[in-house]
Amino acid sequence: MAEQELKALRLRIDSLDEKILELISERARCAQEVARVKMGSLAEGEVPVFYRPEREAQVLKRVMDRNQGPLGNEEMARLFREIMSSCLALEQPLKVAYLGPEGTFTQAAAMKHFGHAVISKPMAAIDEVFREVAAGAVNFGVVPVENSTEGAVNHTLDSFLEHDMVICGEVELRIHHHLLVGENTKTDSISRIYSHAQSLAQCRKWLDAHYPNVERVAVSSNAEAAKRVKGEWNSAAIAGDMAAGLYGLTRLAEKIEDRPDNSTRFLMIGNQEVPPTGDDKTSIIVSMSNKPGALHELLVPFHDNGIDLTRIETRPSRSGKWTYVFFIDFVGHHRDPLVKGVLEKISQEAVALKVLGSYPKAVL
Ligand SMILES: C=C(O[C@@H]1C=C(C(=O)O)C=C[C@H]1O)C(=O)O
Repeated sequence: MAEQELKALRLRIDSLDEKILELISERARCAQEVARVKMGSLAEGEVPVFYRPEREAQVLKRVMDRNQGPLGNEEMARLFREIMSSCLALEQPLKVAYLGPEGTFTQAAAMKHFGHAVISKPMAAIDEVFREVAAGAVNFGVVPVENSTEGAVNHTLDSFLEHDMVICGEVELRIHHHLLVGENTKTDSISRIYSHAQSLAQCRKWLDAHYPNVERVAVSSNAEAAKRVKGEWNSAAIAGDMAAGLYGLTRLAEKIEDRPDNSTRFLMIGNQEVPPTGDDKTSIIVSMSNKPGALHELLVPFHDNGIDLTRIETRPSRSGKWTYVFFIDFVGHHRDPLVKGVLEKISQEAVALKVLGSYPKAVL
């Protein structure tokens, strides 16, 4: 009886899959048509822009709004994320540089934001990601900017002072760390634990409780740590799912981060300004002169106009001109009249003001 029922259900699934296949193909043909129209409407010397982050954010939001289950909104959006990624690759495959090596959380963030149909290029350092984008070797770069446990990623903030870059998107990733070993390691004789300094810090309490006397060695990335222990005896790495899978390591302990909500925010950097979607954020760098009340003066226009600040970070200046440098994120787009007014007000008081970009709030 159950056999009969299963057979009937599988026939139904086969027929639905055929319809889905046809619909996805029709969608892909539409994207090809979009590319043709974009190419046909170019002014002389104009470079076509195939990737439209504001449109993609709207597509994903629409899917989430209309979804009625049983799949969750995030799950459904993830599927559409991949469909769009493949459709865009038909127009033009995006080239994306990220903080590598392969298997880093930054690579996972790049895939979460752009989908898997991109040509991705691992870079050895954050600054190299910036340089690769500036040189035009890739369309976009992906870099970590802040972690909910450990705070700002200063290398990224400092790179914004040195390069003219446009932020065109953000993505947040829940960061789960695992304790990983290779096949040669005896679990009771671990003498060294490798990971990135940020990850060691994010798991400090767990390490103090479980491996108080084992040496902790900071390396350039979690993926690098995973790569090392693959061949080494009696050492372990702290890294995430991607690195564990990539290097075929065994999980001795899962989700060992001290805070269960441990998350990292990543930025997409490029050269392309993103039009408003109605649900955007803006990032700016401001330097104020070194006088009492400077920070207060900077914040008052936001307060007076009811603009929601989501983050403020201070960095030491790199030159005499940048006495104090504040990195500020707030809700809104720099083309919104209210935001425009606030920016004009601030620039009257500031030594320098640079809009790093306005971009859709993370959808996924
Ligand atoms: C189809 C377009 O091009 C790209 C592909 C999209 C898609 O598959 O939905 C959306 C935006 C662009 O990144 C478009 O601009 O509408």
